[in-house]
Amino acid sequence: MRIEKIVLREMNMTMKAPFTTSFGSVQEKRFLIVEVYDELGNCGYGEGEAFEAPWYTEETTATCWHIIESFLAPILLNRDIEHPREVTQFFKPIRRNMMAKSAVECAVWDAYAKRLGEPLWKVLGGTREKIAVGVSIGLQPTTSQLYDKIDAALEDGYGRIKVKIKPGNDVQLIRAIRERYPDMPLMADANSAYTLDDMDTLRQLDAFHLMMIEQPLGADDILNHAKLQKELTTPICLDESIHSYEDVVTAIELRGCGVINVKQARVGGLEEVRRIHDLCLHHGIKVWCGGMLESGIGRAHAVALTSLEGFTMPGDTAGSDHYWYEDLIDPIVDVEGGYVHMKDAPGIGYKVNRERLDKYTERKLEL
Ligand SMILES: O=C(O)CCC(=O)C1=CC=C[C@@H](O)[C@@H]1C(=O)O
Ligand SMILES: [Mg+2]
Repeated sequence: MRIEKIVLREMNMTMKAPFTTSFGSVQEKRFLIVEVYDELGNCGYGEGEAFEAPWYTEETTATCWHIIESFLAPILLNRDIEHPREVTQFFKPIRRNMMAKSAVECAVWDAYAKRLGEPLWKVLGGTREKIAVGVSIGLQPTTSQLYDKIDAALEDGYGRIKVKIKPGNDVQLIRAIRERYPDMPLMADANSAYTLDDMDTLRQLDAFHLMMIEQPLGADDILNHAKLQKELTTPICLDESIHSYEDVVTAIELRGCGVINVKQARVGGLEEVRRIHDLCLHHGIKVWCGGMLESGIGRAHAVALTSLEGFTMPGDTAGSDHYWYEDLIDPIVDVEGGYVHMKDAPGIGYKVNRERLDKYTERKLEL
């Protein structure tokens, strides 16, 4: 397969409601879509999932555009590729910039699967056709608004609820949720808002049989997560700390977590997720698929990944209508009774609606 053209688009879409975490709020989502064309005219799509500001990882929409235009596209253009797994190796000389790499790598996988006439999930080695899905609920202005969101999610069939916590909005909040929903599969995500000085607070969270506590401490701090994990019975789940297979090796060696939230965008693409998935399976570490409030294109890649045998926990791959009035794909990623079903169509399995793609494109570059 020869990559003959790459198109880069900057998109701007507004979410139905703001999504608030310990580090900020997003409603207008500015992100990238990458189109990769092979010599037969197959087009693969990938999503640049970084946010506009560097508060989740160091990357932004603007840095991703720069890295793709100036460094990644030139590596791939007019290059013969046997298999998409090679892309990770081609990109090795470029340090980090995982979200930029992932956008392009995902597009190559989609084009490759379309070329084979196979659904991406099968090309990735997935086996499960029906996947349980959870939902992530941002911080709400009041607890009763949070209850409304939880009720709506449970009514839609979501099988696991993730809520956001931050200092001052933690133990009491989780206690209140637990009293109202005693048996609901529940987890809390702190997005790095705590330090070991908050040990007392974090210890108190152990009382609420949470499935896990996600990323309580600093993004660059696997060592202190290991110290914390020793003090807690609730498994720690790492999100922002994991950028690569090597980070997972470190976390496992240090016993820094019991669970990994993996996102293709954060680790540089689908091949790296697959390696991490295999490693976790080998070591008995649970792994599940997170989300980046992405459009249907990025979501479709995440959904394909969750068909791999180790993704047994519900991920953050909520349906398109949870966030968007309209999506870039047809049909939308649809969650029925808490499950998403794999599609049989080639590639990501969803058709990109070109009219809507153009409607939300604010900048376009053909390389
Ligand atoms: O995409 C989804 O549905 C889940 C979104 C979600 O929880 C997150 C997306 C991006 C950054 C964070 O705020 C958060 C996370 O930490 O997982
Ligand atoms: Mg998280």
